[in-house]
Amino acid sequence: MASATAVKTNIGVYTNPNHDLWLAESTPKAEDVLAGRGLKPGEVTVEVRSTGICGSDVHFWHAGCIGPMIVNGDHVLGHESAGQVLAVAPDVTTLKPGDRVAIEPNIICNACEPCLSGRYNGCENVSFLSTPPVDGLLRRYVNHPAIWCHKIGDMSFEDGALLEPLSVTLAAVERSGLRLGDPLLITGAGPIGLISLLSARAAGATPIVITDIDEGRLQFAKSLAPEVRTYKVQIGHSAEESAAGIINALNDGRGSGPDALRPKLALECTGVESSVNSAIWSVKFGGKVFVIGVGKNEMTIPFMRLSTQEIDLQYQYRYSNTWPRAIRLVQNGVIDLRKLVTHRFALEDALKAFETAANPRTGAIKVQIMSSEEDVKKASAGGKI
Ligand SMILES: NC(=O)c1ccc[n+]([C@@H]2O[C@H](COP(=O)([O-])OP(=O)(O)OC[C@H]3O[C@@H](n4cnc5c(N)ncnc54)[C@H](O)[C@@H]3O)[C@@H](O)[C@H]2O)c1
Ligand SMILES: OC[C@H](O)C(O)[C@@H](O)CO
Ligand SMILES: [Zn+2]
Ligand SMILES: [Zn+2]
Repeated sequence: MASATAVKTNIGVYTNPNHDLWLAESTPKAEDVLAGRGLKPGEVTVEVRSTGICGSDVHFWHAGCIGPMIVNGDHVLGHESAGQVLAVAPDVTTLKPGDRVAIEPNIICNACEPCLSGRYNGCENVSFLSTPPVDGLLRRYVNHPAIWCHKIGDMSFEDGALLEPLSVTLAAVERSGLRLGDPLLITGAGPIGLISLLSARAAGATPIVITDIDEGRLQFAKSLAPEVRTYKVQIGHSAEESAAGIINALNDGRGSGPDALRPKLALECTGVESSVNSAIWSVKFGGKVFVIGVGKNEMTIPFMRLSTQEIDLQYQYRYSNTWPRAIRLVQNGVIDLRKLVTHRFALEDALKAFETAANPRTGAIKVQIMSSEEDVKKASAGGKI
C-alpha cells in the first residue's frame, strides 16, 4: 500500500483525433493506488518519474496516426519511462516497493509464433503502450506487469527512460550484423541517430559519418562523439549527389572516387525517402542499408542499384530482449546517454514540453517530462533524480 501523503491525483497527458493535447485524470485512480486496490496478478504500481517524448508521440498528436496506428479517441501518450515501484500484487516476488525500474512498454501474449520464438516485438496480440488504442505511460501512476519492469539499481530515472530508444538502437546494431572496424553511415542525427552513433561506436564501427539537414544536430553529434564525421545534406540534391558528399566526408575530405572508402553498413534513422536512397547509393558492393526510421507507406527506391550491388535492405521494428543489455551498457559506463536530455518539464507543463519537442528551432534533442518541479530543478542542476 502506498503512503497517504505521497499519492496525488493521477493525471495523464492525452491527445485525440482533433489534435488537442491536455491533462486529465487517468487510471489507476489515486484512491485505488492509496488503498493498494485493483492490481491484477503479476502487476505492480509504478510512480512514473521521468518520460521522454518520442517523435511518434508528437506524430500521434500532430498527424493522429502512424501508418495503420490511428488515434480514434482520447489517448494517453508516452512510452519512454522510468519510475519507482509503489505497490506489488501479492504474487509478485521479483519487485518490492521502492525499487527503481525502467518500464518496457509492451505486454505480449506469450502464445503466438513470434512470442514463442523469442522475437516478441512481432507479437500478433501485443499491447504497446502509447500505440492506439493502448494508453501510454505519461501518467503519474501506472499498473504494469512486473516482468516488463526492469530494475535499474541506482541509475537515474533520466537514463532509465532513455533505455527505450537505446533498446531500438541495440536491436538494430545486433540485427544489422555490424562488426568491429566496419565503416558506417548513420543518416539522421535525431535521438535515434545519435543513440545509434553511441551504440555503433561502442560496437567498434569506424570511421563513422552521420548526416542531417540541420547543422545544429550535426554539431550536437560532434559534441557527443568528437571523432564522428558529419555531412549536411543539401535539400534538392539527388541521392547520388548526397552519396558523393557522404563518401567524401567518410574519407575526411579526400574525395569520393573509385578508391574511396565506402560504408559497409548504413543505419537509416530518418525514414525519409531521399535519405533511404542516399544510403543505398553510398554503401559498398555487398553492403547493407538497415532502416530504423519509419515513413511513408510506399517509397520509390533504386531497385537495380540494390540488385547489381548486392545491397541488402533490412528493417527494425521496436526490439526484443534488449533491456538487460541496455542496463549493463549504461551502468558500466560503456554508453553515456546523459547529454541527450536537453529540456525538462514537469508533468503539469506537458503542453510546453510537447511544443518544445515539436519545434526544431528549440534545439531540443530529448525532452523529458518529470513527475515534479523539484525533480526538474534537481536534474537541470546536474543532480540525480
Ligand atoms: N523502427 C522502430 O522501432 C523505431 C523506433 C523509434 C523511432 N523510430 C523512427 O526512427 C526515426 C528517427 O527517430 P528520431 O526520434 O531520431 O526522429 P527525429 O525526427 O528527431 O530525427 C530525424 C532526423 O532526421 C533528419 N532528417 C530529415 N530529413 C533528412 C534527410 N533527407 N537527410 C538526413 N537527415 C534528415 C532530421 O533533421 C532529424 O534530425 C523516426 O522515423 C522514428 O519514427 C523507429
Ligand atoms: O520506440 C518505439 C516506437 O516509437 C514505436 O514503435 C512507434 O513508432 C509506433 O508505435
Ligand atoms: Zn518511440
Ligand atoms: Zn504473442
